[in-house]
Amino acid sequence: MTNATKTVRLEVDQLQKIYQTGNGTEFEAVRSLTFDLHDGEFACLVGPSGSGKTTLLKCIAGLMRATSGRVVLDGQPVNGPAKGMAVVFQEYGRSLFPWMTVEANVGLPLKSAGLSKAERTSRVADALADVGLAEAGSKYPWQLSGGMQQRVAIARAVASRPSVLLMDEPFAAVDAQTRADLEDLVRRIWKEHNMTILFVTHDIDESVYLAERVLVLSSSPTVIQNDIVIDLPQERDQLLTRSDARFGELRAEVYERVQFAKTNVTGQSEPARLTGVGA
Ligand SMILES: Nc1ncnc2c1ncn2[C@@H]1O[C@H](COP(=O)(O)OP(=O)(O)OP(=O)(O)O)[C@@H](O)[C@H]1O
Repeated sequence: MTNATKTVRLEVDQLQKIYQTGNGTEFEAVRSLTFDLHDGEFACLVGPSGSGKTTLLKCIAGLMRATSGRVVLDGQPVNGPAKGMAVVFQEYGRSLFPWMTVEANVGLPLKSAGLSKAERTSRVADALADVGLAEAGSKYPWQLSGGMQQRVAIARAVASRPSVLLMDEPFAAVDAQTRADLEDLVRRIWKEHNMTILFVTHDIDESVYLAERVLVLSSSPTVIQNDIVIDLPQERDQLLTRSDARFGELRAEVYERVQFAKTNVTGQSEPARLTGVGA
């Protein structure tokens, strides 16, 4: 099925964010930013440091008010934290409650959503099994490694069965081996649950490995500079995919676009040698 025939899950329409800075001046972080996410898409957002990735994600999640423009989830405008969206942040240590067991942490949003105890118990067990932590429900977050804590945060997000899952550099704070395992875990969960995911990362290799589509942000004021299709086979493997010649080409393509974004003033057109793919 092509994107044209798939349901639009998330619409970001002409989004603008202007920060009021302390000395009475303004800073336009995001400008007229527009894109759609379709049902079942896995898209990564990359861009230079300070390009507005976190700002954009917070506005999409309804955690920060945009200055203008709109975010629409399943046809409904987002004006605050939306029921159909879950977010996984980088700082797992601060997103889990240390005084609650793993089960209680994963079940908390379900309790807030008013689900029955039986339904909560079943969803929590399924989500913990999904992330390979079926035996860890009665433990406390501080008894787990960093990678395990991030798996608990992923389980909590998956348990609420969100329409769109937002992830803000979720693996930036874990070691390389754990990171590779978590990347494969997220792709497996994405496929098994036919989820729609928007994943922010500063790591170009990670974006190409994970996504079906990479959105490259310009420098501030940020717009979508490029929309690149990742035409790698669906089955990904840390060794085989990363040594595939096409992976190398796509990584070079995204890298060049991000380099261009670092030096470019918004609105300037790209040099011809960069305009062959995506855009
Ligand atoms: N509260 C704020 N007030 C003023 N400016 C801000 C505020 N928060 C962020 N900014 C500015 O907005 C721009 C975008 O910041 P943001 O943190 O969204 O970028 P980012 O792409 O996530 O950065 P990084 O890659 O370093 O994590 C930056 O120039 C930043 O300095």
